[in-house]
Amino acid sequence: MKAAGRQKLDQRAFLEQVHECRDNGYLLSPRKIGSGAFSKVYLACATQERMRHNSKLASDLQGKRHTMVAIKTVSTAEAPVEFSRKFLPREISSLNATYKHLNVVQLYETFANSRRTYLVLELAARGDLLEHINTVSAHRHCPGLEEEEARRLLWQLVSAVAHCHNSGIVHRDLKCENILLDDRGCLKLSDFGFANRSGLKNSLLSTFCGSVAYTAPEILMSKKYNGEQADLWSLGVILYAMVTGRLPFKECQPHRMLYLIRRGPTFWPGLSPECQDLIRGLLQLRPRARLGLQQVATHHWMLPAAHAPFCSTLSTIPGVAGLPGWADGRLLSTPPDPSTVIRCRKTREAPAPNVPGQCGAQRGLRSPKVTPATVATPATGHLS
Ligand SMILES: Nc1ncnc2c1ncn2[C@@H]1O[C@H](COP(=O)(O)OP(=O)(O)OP(=O)(O)O)[C@@H](O)[C@H]1O
Repeated sequence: MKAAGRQKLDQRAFLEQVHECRDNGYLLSPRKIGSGAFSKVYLACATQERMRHNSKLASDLQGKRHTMVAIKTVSTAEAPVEFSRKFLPREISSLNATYKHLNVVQLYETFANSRRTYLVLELAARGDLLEHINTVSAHRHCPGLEEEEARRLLWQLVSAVAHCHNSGIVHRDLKCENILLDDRGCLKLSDFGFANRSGLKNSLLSTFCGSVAYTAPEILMSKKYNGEQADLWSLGVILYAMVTGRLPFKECQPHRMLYLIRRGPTFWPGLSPECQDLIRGLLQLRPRARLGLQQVATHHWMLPAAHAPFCSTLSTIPGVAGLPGWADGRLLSTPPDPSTVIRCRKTREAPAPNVPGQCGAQRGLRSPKVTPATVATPATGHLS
């Protein structure tokens, strides 16, 4: 189709979405803040009328002192049937199951018609963790975040993942691109498109989900896997990416990834031995040998985070509630320190740091999503 024709169709589709959102109490702005395989995410405002009728929305936005939300519009008419019937309902039910945690993006409500499904989400306005790592790296002229900041972010991520696991949900696509930051620098776990119920403890899954760079070796080997242990592997990759600005194992082909994984991660001088120890504890080839969330939260590299000025709860992890800095099962919260949390506004065009071997956005820290279809043939599909 000619570009002009496509543009006209897009404009018409957008206007339809504006009307559909308005009919449901939201003012859709033309500002697109993200897109996925079958979705577009727009900035929007909730009307006062809508807030009066939706208690989730009202209670949360009152605390935030704004009325902005992110609306994810999924074109169910264009998406494959399997996506609309299986993955989208799973994403919605996982978001409902994990409501409500400070570090998990909240789903306020959904509405749908025969062509589209709309997800009204908590807005995380500062982009994703990958952009943040690249921006800070460029700013520091040194790849990766300061360990102190990485520790604070990991603390929140562990809190989010613990909440998901305790709610019976495994994420299965943990990666820097799916970790968003809000306007206070607070971490929000998002994109539950591959999430699933973990079901019975120790029950095994078999679907290959996520991105090769973050995928646990047992999944790359097509073995049945424990979803919680697979999420722990991804946490190790994310921590490595935060503190080094690189991916620990970077290969597109699963069998070559496995070769690198068996050799283990390499570390550059300057990273504390405690941090290296934690990463190694998570990046264990044998799933059962990996540190559990409680062990991560109480690891000696993590302990200063219990005193860190940040808003997070880890109360659901046994043994953590007794840590210093806790009261009534909550980590004492004070506003984030703006000088250290996110120094730079989201800049999509931020240059990758100019360091040899560095994997910035342009150099490959961003990882393509891989599914069974894409493992065999690099392709476009997102379904597993
Ligand atoms: N709540 C939110 N606040 C701000 N931006 C968001 C929010 N949710 C999603 N986005 C942006 O939109 C992009 C796409 O959203 P999301 O990852 O949920 O869609 P997806 O269809 O699952 O994408 P993919 O196909 O990449 O998995 C995200 O990468 C992010 O940049």
